Amino acid sequence: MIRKEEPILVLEDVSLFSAERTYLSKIDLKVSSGEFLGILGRSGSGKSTLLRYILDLPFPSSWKKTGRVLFFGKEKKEIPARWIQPVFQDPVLGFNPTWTVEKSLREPLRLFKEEERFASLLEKWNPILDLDGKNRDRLPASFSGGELQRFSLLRALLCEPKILLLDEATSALDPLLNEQVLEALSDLNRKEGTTILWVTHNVRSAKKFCSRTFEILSRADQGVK
Ligand SMILES: Nc1ncnc2c1ncn2[C@@H]1O[C@H](COP(=O)(O)OP(=O)(O)OP(=O)(O)O)[C@@H](O)[C@H]1O
Repeated sequence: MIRKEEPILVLEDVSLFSAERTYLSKIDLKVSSGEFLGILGRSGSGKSTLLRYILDLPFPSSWKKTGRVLFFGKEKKEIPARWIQPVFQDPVLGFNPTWTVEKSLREPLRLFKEEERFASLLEKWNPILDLDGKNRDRLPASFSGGELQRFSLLRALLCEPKILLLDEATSALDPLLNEQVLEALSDLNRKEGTTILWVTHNVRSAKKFCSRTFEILSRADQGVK
């Protein structure tokens, strides 16, 4: 049973290291449901690595992991996949190159047996993320990085996740669209309580949109502001 009063995400003493170096060192973090948490830190400090650790994605086999990650007090594999939606910086990797963009966007809903909701869910997000009807039958390679980033966000949002994990997921958008998307995500966070973890370099935007920031200061030290 999922206990709603549990923090949505807890990291306990998370470390990741190889024989040569440490990538994450003793990270403790508790995220309550409904937070918009900015994850900050200098380039190479381990922000994307932390997100990959949280998502239980593979690392080189010689690396060692210690600590644990809990969603609602449980391991990730015990939580419905659609509740936890990542969006990565490089959207090309997330699209099957032989599928039209529409097929890729429909696929999660097909797996959840909710494909009939595609149009209504799309209507909610399309004014901002703009999957033009004429574009739907095109393959990913025919879109720009910014367009694919929008479609990656759109696909994650169509899943109605409880927690969105964004790794520089708006970085390829022009400044105006970037701001509009963040406003929309902020709205989603405030009105629907969707928890957001946002890896970003943009300290100014993090201060504007996030309810809290977590900074990876160095591999040996980290802190919450
Ligand atoms: N699979 C891997 N093999 C070797 N080194 C890796 C691997 N993944 C990450 N690293 C190293 O771990 C360090 C942290 O990388 P990470 O991408 O997490 O940093 P970041 O804070 O997200 O940086 P940026 O802000 O520049 O995107 C870097 O030095 C990177 O080279």
